[in-house]
Amino acid sequence: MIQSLTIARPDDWHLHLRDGAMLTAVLPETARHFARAIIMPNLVPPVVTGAQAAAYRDRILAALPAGQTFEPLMTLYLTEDTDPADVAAAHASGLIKAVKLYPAGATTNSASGVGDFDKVRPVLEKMAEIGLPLCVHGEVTDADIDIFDREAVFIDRVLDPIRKSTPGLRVVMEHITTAEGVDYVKSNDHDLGATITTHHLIINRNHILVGGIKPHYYCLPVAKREIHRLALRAAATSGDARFFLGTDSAPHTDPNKESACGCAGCFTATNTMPLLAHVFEQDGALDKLEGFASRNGPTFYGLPVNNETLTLTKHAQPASFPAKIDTPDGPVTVFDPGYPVYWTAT
Ligand SMILES: NC(=O)N[C@@H](CC(=O)O)C(=O)O
Ligand SMILES: [Zn+2]
Ligand SMILES: [Zn+2]
Repeated sequence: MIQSLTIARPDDWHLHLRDGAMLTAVLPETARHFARAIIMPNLVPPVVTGAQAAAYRDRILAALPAGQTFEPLMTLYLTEDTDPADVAAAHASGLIKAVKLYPAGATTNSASGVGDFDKVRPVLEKMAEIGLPLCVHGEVTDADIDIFDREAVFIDRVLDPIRKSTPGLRVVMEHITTAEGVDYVKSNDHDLGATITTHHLIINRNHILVGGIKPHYYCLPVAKREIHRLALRAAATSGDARFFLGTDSAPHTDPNKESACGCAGCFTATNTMPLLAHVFEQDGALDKLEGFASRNGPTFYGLPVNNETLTLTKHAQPASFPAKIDTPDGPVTVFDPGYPVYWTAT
């Protein structure tokens, strides 16, 4: 039995750091284990221009505690008014590594997202030309589409048409939650990858709803049936380089989660790597963890794999993780898988 595993230092290809006091509180949780992360731009107001991304990057680096190293990989929030030239300049300077598409109204802070996809066609064509990836929150927002079907419908109605009409556009399907998402990625050899979160490998929709509603398991896209969780597990642990880790760690304070209208998002930055060691060990795939967390993402983004390492150690006794991270805005509950985890990461 493996008791210790050293892997190239992982990166998080989908992370919410927020801003201000929350940024300062949550950044060390990620920087402790991860070398780099793709930083989501859904601030209020959103990070739309290159200048805004540069300023946000400076705030992130200023919030980094002495002694920690971390490289934020910036993104721009795609709006119907986004200027292709600004996107191209931000990419050429090395500032941004992707552009993020939120369908308007799909998730937290997505009001400035895209409603009319024809309006962003010039940006998408420019991105295809310069090889800049589009990260996609893949859910339709139509009121008549059941929330559990919104990812699968998005693939058919929006994503596949966009990809067919924009040859060469490189796309990351963010936080996939369905077997349809897994199958769509597998059916495409070029220009398509997907991130998978830690929590979607652990919970299905029963965990949210059975025995009382669990607001800290509510995120978007919402966790689906068990067959979908199993499809995600199979994809993540398969070694297929098109699938890589994007935690979607998304802090909201407890009052905002434990509410009559609770916010979507699970905060997993603190214990993601120990949880993944547990998951991959359960599936007899510890040898695939480095690919999923540390190698496949850099390969997709054309970046080097980190030289530093992270060591995962299995203990005889369950590891203890903080239940909450204290922030000046209020406590943020750390994702609890609901079972003991024997792994730690250093
Ligand atoms: N995943 C979530 O449930 N929430 C994210 C937004 C997102 O990634 O869709 C957030 O910003 O809180
Ligand atoms: Zn999202
Ligand atoms: Zn997210």
